[in-house]
Amino acid sequence: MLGDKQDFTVDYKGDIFLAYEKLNPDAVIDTLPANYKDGSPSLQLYMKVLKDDRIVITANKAPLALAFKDIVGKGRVGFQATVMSGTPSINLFRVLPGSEVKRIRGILNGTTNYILTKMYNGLSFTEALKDAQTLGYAESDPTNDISGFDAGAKLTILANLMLNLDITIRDVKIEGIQNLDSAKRDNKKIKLIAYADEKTVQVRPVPLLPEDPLFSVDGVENGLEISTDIQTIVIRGPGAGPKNAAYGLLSDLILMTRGWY
Ligand SMILES: NC(=O)C1=CN([C@@H]2O[C@H](COP(=O)(O)OP(=O)(O)OC[C@H]3O[C@@H](n4cnc5c(N)ncnc54)[C@H](OP(=O)(O)O)[C@@H]3O)[C@@H](O)[C@H]2O)C=CC1
Ligand SMILES: N[C@@H](CCO)C(=O)O
Repeated sequence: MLGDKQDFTVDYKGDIFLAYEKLNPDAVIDTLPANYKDGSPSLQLYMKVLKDDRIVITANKAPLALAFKDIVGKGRVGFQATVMSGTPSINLFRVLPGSEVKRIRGILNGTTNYILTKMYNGLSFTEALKDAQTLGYAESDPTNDISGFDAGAKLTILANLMLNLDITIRDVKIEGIQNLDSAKRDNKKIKLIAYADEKTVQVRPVPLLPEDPLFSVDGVENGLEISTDIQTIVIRGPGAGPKNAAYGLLSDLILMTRGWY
């Protein structure tokens, strides 16, 4: 939390509401683990912070995947770090005014893409997951990555923002990579693909041909194809990692100080 009354000698005993009250910050930056049961304690804190007309910047997907419309549009909320970390996805959309997004399709989870790439190159699932955890890509509970839930949360955020759907993660059809014993099928690479249009919102493993723009998005990279009524844009870049997540948060903070939103 940022404010003029910072006192790092005080132990708030993990009580973020007490910390908010005592520090009296201008902005709250949330890096808590995702709680998909009810978004607590972050969701409740955002409501208070926004009611107080202060800033929320978050890397935590759960509150937005559970209650997007209750949070975004209710005040100043930066959430670039929730989707593709520091690679502009949310903030890219801010510079695409006047176009109508028809479809989004992407690789949105760094951990599973890292695992699938390693499996494609002959490493075992277990070894690859261990590496992804050591490198700081995986969630505190990596089941959220493997099951496709993390990608589903990111897709929920994108679908609400870019397609203007009114959905929560519970509306997303999700299949993860837990049942895959190979990441290869003939000349195709299996990737965990998140897809949304007006009617379909789903995450599932899909075999991609070499000519697909997402075929060569490997390792911790993420890729996103945004099809609008004007053009199709494809972006790619690191989707996870402490430095990239921190940059996503910092980019929101800088843009806010420049009055972008
Ligand atoms: N790592 C990445 O690549 C990215 C992560 N994110 C998101 O950022 C968030 C943080 O990720 P990451 O840093 O990897 O996660 P970690 O699990 O490494 O860190 C979470 C931190 O939150 C602390 N914490 C947990 N519960 C509480 C609580 N109730 N009150 C105060 N502090 C608490 C933990 O403290 P303690 O260790 O003492 O329990 C820990 O320091 C997650 O929501 C993740 O999805 C987003 C983009 C990329
Ligand atoms: N666990 C997430 C972190 C980035 O949101 C991932 O691997 O993509």
